[in-house]
Amino acid sequence: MSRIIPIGCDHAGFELKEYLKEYLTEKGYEVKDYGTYSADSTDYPDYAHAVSDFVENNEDILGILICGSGNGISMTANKHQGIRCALCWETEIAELARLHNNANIIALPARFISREAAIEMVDTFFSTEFEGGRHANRVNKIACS
Ligand SMILES: O=C(CO)[C@H](O)[C@H](O)[C@H](O)COP(=O)(O)O
Repeated sequence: MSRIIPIGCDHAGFELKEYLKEYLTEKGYEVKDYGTYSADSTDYPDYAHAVSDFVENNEDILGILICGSGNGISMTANKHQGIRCALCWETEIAELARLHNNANIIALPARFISREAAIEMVDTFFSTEFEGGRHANRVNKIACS
């Protein structure tokens, strides 16, 4: 798994993004911060597209997106052909997103989760491999031609 982590958020996710960035940098990851860079109101698609472009164009990269509910940012990311973005609110969901869905971006709902829960989900997401097997064919069927 890559040590590079692209991360992006809107204003609602700014504080959590800064917290996760510090945590992941301390753990030795190279965090690529695609913004936003303040708590001023802004539009989540701008950051979702930027992170999704990077994940789509680089092999073995997993990314993080954060907004208030996690919905807007994951809806946008999932418009990208090569993205499987999973909205996660508890650790087991984050684990299953990797094991069963081979998700390559985790979307976090900053207004509904604690910092501790976010850390646990991110740790789990980045340390869990896709299980393959029966799930591989299903994941291949997600993409529209
Ligand atoms: O996209 C969202 C909802 O689907 C995010 O939660 C946004 O962060 C939220 O809509 C921002 O709301 P605000 O009232 O402009 O702060």
